Amino acid sequence: MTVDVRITDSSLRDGSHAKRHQFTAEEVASIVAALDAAGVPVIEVTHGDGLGGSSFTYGLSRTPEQELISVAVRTATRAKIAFLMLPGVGVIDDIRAAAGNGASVCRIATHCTEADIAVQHFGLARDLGLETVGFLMMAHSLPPERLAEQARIMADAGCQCVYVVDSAGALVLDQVGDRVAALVAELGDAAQVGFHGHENLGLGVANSVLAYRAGAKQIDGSTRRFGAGAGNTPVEAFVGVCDKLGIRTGVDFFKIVDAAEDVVRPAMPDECKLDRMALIMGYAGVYSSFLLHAWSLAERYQVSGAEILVKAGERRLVGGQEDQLIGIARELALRTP
Ligand SMILES: CC[C@H](O)CC(=O)C(=O)O
Ligand SMILES: [Mn+2]
Repeated sequence: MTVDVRITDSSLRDGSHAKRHQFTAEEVASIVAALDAAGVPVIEVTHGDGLGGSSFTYGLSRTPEQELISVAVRTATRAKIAFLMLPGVGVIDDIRAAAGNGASVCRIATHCTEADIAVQHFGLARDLGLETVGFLMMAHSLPPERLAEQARIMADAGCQCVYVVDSAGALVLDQVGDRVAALVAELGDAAQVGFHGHENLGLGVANSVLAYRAGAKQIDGSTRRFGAGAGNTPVEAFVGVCDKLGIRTGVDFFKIVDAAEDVVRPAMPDECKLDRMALIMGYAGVYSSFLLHAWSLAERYQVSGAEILVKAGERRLVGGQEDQLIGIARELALRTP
């Protein structure tokens, strides 16, 4: 079927943050089956922090992610299974293992100023016959033209679609459109452009529509917003909005609405909420996956989780610097009489 925009569902990867990486094989099988039946074309399955993310720092997985990838590949009848990896968290052999287990879309994520650390990973992925996607994370922290330079590095390395990744849910409307347009102008036919949104300021769907209008060909979301922070662009709402705007996604609205309610929600520990902590993350530009780390530290050190996040925003922490949240919590505790 011809589509105008290709949706990737990230519930089983970004949602892993919200579930503290506790997915079971049964949950993955039932969610993949429901999304696949609804016509979702790409489903991402990995530890929240990507291949190799299962660790004391990021959170230990309940089930090895390569096992979850295998289950997803065996379950899907039409959907492609994607995986994410952050160079340095995972290693190159993890990509080989995921490819060996049948995943077909390799997504490599770097902080938005560090695209060059992904060069060998795109090369290997293309050699293995995988489709390649690049993630420029924390995209709010670079202006459009500088983000486009980083996208060019990824495309030259063999990346077929570079994503503007709004990791903090901090981008607002035209700020998404401007960044996507800059990448489209820079990359031309060399690579597509995608957008990955978070709901921390409540703009996931609107931002995704503006990304599409600026030329994005791939959009991420998570069914029932099952993702870090306030979650991702809700796939079911985005599909409904696209139907009304005449944008073809190939996803059946009624089937994805049922999947959200009957299959995905039961696997979620809680709704992904647009509450104080999530709003502060969007406002202060904090990495969405810091949310549960900040919660735990606030409890352990008896300090305000909101203050931890504000300080993380001031220090412009990037993904991978989760341990610096501990330092912030300790400083706040020392200051508390
Ligand atoms: C740790 C990887 C991160 O969760 C990727 C992502 O989804 C984002 O930056 O939003
Ligand atoms: Mn995300």
